[in-house]
Amino acid sequence: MKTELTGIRKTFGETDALKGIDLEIGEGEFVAIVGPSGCGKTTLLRLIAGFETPSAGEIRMGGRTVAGAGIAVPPEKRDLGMVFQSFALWPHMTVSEQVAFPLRHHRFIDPALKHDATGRVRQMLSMVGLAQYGSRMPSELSGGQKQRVAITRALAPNPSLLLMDEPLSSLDARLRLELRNEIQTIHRQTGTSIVYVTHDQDEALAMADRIVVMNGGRIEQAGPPEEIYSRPETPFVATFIGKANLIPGEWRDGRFHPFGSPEIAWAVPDVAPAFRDTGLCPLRPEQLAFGTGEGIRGTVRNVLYQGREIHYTIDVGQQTVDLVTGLAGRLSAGDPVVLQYRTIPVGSSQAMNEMEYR
Ligand SMILES: Nc1ncnc2c1ncn2[C@@H]1O[C@H](COP(=O)(O)OP(=O)(O)OP(=O)(O)O)[C@@H](O)[C@H]1O
Repeated sequence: MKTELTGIRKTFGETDALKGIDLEIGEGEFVAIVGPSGCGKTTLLRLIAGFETPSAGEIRMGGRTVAGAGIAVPPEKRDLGMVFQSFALWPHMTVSEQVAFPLRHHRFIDPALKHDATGRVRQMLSMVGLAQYGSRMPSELSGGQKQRVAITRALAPNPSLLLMDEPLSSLDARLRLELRNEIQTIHRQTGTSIVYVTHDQDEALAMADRIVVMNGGRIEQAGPPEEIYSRPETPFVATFIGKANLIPGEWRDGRFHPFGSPEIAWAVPDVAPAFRDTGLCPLRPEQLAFGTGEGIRGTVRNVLYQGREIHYTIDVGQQTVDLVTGLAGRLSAGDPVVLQYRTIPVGSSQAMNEMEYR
């Protein structure tokens, strides 16, 4: 089912929470919505769900208008499932009863699923590795298991669209990684469209087909993870998704002169106009390397050993620059260095393999 949002605005009193959102979520697509606190992510999700009505604009699902133009279809008639940050399980029901509940009580369920609710519950629980837990109460489950039940419950009625609002943020780091994999597997198996709100950019990069970066009630950039990472369109996107150095300098004849130095000219391809027009060059930490000869002179401020790589912070005049290298030729705080631009595709495996002291 395709979901289309056109010209969506939402005002709460004096607050313009959403200032004109145009977004299409394709059938089976996994869209991650990211952005800083207060940018409107949850409001957008609640509008798609039907808990709020837009102040202007229209939402269409499967070609049918569900919000706007005087229409407000309630959440239970929108063919969608929802999973929130808090597990929101009913304390008095067993795991099986939680998953069976929407199958038995929602009005718009495929009759085949309703007819064999017990079989559907069993199938869904085994998909998330909880086949043996059907008779447990929520209080007898770990956080990860509770969230698996919440996801299973949302998916049991086979909704066309699954809305997830920070579903993993209350879990510890290891469980988050595990459930990330599981959500991706479920997405592949069910083909349900997913809109996934997170403030965790790694989660968005790892899981989504498309990332929508929001800022101040607007979409700042939307695209596949690789595009958002390797070709950010604005300084906000460059620094919000992954680390980026915004190096000041001058663009002349398609080349960048960092810190205005005429003798250093970097041929950095594919930099968006928002940077060129303001004399900036966005460079990921892996796009810089230590070298000899011409380059930016700086001093190592901080060294962070990370197992497979080393993260350096370098003082360059009043600015600090982040750089990541392989393990060879480890430097120490206070060492003088020369920084050079590395002409490798951003974020590529080649970039990671070739990170060596030059
Ligand atoms: N019911 C409401 N009444 C008044 N203002 C609201 C309401 N809901 C949201 N807002 C305001 O709308 C803006 C967007 O809020 P929203 O919760 O959508 O942001 P968010 O991006 O989800 O933030 P977070 O990451 O902190 O959850 C904020 O300024 C918020 O204070």
